[in-house]
Amino acid sequence: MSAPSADPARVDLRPWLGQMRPFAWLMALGILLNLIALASSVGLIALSGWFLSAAAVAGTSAATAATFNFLLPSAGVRGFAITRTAGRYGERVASHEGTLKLLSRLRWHLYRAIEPLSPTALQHYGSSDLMARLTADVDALDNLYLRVVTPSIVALGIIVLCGVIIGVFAPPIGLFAAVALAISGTLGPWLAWRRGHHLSHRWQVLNTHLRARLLERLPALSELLLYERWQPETESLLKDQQERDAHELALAGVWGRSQLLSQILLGITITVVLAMAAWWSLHRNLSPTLIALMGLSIMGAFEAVAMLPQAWQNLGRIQRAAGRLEELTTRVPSICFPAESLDKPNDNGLDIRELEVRFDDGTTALSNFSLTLAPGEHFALLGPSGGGKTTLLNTLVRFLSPTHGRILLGGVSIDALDEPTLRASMGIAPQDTHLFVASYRDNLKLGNPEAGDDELHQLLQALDLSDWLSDQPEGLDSYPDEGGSSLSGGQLKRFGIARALLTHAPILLLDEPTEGLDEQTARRVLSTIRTHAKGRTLLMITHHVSGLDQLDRIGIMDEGHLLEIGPPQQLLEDIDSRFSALQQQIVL
Ligand SMILES: Nc1ncnc2c1ncn2[C@@H]1O[C@H](COP(=O)(O)OP(=O)(O)OP(=O)(O)O)[C@@H](O)[C@H]1O
Repeated sequence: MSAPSADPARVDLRPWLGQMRPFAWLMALGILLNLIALASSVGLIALSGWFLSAAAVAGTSAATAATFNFLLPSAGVRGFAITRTAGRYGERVASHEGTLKLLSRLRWHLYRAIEPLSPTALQHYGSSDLMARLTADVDALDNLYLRVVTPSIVALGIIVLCGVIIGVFAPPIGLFAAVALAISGTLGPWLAWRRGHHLSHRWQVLNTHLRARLLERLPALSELLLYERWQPETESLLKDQQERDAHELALAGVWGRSQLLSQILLGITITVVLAMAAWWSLHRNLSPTLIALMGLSIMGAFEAVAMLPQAWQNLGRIQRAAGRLEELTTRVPSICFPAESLDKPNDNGLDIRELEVRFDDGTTALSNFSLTLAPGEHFALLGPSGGGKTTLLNTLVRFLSPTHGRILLGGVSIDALDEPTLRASMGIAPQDTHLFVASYRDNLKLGNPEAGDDELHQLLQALDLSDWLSDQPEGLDSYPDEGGSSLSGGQLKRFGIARALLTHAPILLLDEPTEGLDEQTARRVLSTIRTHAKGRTLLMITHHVSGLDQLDRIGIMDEGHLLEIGPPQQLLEDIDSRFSALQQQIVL
């Protein structure tokens, strides 16, 4: 479920602007070059206007035509054309370089903030919501420089420049032109912002919701088809899409009207400036050839001013994205690791003392759970579904924090170990094995990059995976389908076990390693695990009873408690034990 997002009106964009600091020079260069390109544009159109008018006036008599200097203005026109093209090119290079650098910094900042949040804390968001934040929201923020900061500064610069160009010849007209341009560029967007920012906020909520729903449903396509739910789901998604599109249409209307208002104001500004210039030319000593220069300067400047509505429109989206990202980056990790281990474990024994784990919704998954595993002991934990076994593994690896009790590894509390030490201490095969988009070799070597091909082949053979491997077109260099969908459940499980066994971790935690395997394969896999776990402490969660007589001890848990513990033979000899009852059920 997605977390509530901050009100966009109250989002402080300054910290995000601060992310641009390392590339401030590049961004300033981009703005400067953009300013040069647009100033050249204004210069080009103004000078051309003046040149044509002046040439026409000069052509009215032979004397003026002979003395008129054609060369200097035409060189100026050519010069502006060159600086405009070069400025535009340089601006694109600098601003894109700056934008890409900013994008990578934003991603780095975000990953750094979410990395300490354990997978259980991130579950709160849901994968599709998290994906939307990491992609669409970061992209939106990335626009802050390119689509908001740059156009705003450049428009301001061009308005001032236009005022100065006109003001040099007639100061009051220059002042009027600058003020009128500023109003033309900002009044419409401001009104649209006031009317449209709630609409824009709602659009973003609907868009995110739609994306999340779509991303959630696509992987479940086969289930939806099999249960004939695809049609109703499609209709419901289409309804959501129509609602979002209706908001988009309304928004487009608001911004369209804002642009129309800006265009009308520009038309009025040009008309008034031309009228003022004509009056100035009649009553003061302003050359009539400058009238066209003034009108055309404003038209040239409007190229920059016309970017403002878009910039304001983007600002709303950016603020909302910033709010959603801020909510993620300011989340305090519930589990913190010390920068350095405060002590070193003496051995690979585990001592779990009076552990209690309670979830936010009040479910108590573990209660007063104590278990001591001697160094090198091989232990299996059995119990009905929902008994708390996986919660125990998640607490051991510190994905969850206990509400009470402690866990000692080799006599040292796991809270006192830094993250690399804790991770290197435990090799884990979780309930679901994830395969990355990488070769099978790289997937296997995740926990031990030093492992050689011979070792991989031997282990895969011992886990009954050599036939499967020989079917792969490029052996270990082959790539799995996304998430490992080209492997059967049992193959995927054994792949996860191989990955854990390849590590040199002194403790192995395996969650249901024989699930989905036939009796014979399960026994073989268990024997391989035992061989590779020699000297290591093994804690294995299982629902399979067969083969457990090879282990040192077993425990049975339910409702968060350890109900029974002992060596398998001893428990089997006790006909009243739960383990004997489980074994009986299998035999019968
Ligand atoms: N994130 C969570 N929020 C709330 N309750 C949870 C959460 N995860 C697990 N639980 C609850 O905690 C209890 C123990 O769950 P856990 O997954 O540890 O059981 P399990 O013994 O591993 O089950 P299984 O054998 O089916 O995997 C269950 O009642 C479960 O519903």
